[in-house]
Amino acid sequence: MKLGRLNHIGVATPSIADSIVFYRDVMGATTICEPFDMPDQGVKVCFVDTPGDGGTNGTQIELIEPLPGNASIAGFLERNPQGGQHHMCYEVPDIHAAKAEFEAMGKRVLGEPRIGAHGTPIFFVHPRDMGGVLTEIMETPKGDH
Ligand SMILES: CC[C@H](C(=O)O)C(=O)SCCNC(=O)CCNC(=O)[C@H](O)C(C)(C)COP(=O)(O)OP(=O)(O)OC[C@H]1O[C@@H](n2cnc3c(N)ncnc32)[C@H](O)[C@@H]1OP(=O)(O)O
Ligand SMILES: [Co+2]
Repeated sequence: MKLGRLNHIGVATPSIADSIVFYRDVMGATTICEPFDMPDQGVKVCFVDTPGDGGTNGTQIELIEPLPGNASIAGFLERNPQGGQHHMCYEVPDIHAAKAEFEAMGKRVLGEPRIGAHGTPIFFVHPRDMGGVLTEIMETPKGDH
């Protein structure tokens, strides 16, 4: 595996609206996208940009709030009612090659690649196989290579 760009840090929250106020007023975030629902993934999503070197090439905080009926984040929020750091997402050039590599290393890939919040294929690797970190792997958007 070749470590790729940290695309985002997933942060689960019981309320994206409250988290937006926090990232704007406490953290001074200036670029916060309009929240949007991803019903097939059972989440409401909102990206908060973080500046990188010279204000560009930063990463993002991906705020995720469970939509009614979502089990996975609801379970996390039962254990962590205030929310918290949920997953880390790294980019790869080829999602299928990456999936085969993780499986060859005996890591539990959770489900088949599906379209994530950036519109490219993603999959997750079980936290128990990743040092306790739920890890999302995302194919780099075309043109971003
Ligand atoms: C819209 C897509 C968007 C994007 O970026 O494109 C997203 O990122 S959506 C993010 C939400 N979707 C997912 O997280 C899908 C993958 N997650 C899962 O399949 C589950 O959350 C799973 C299997 C990781 C955990 O399932 P569950 O919450 O039901 O808890 P379990 O009791 O089964 O947990 C087993 C074990 O793992 C520990 N755990 C659970 N969640 C996390 C976490 N976020 N980070 C670290 N560890 C986690 C949990 O404590 C259990 O530990 P154990 O010691 O075995 O008790
Ligand atoms: Co994510």
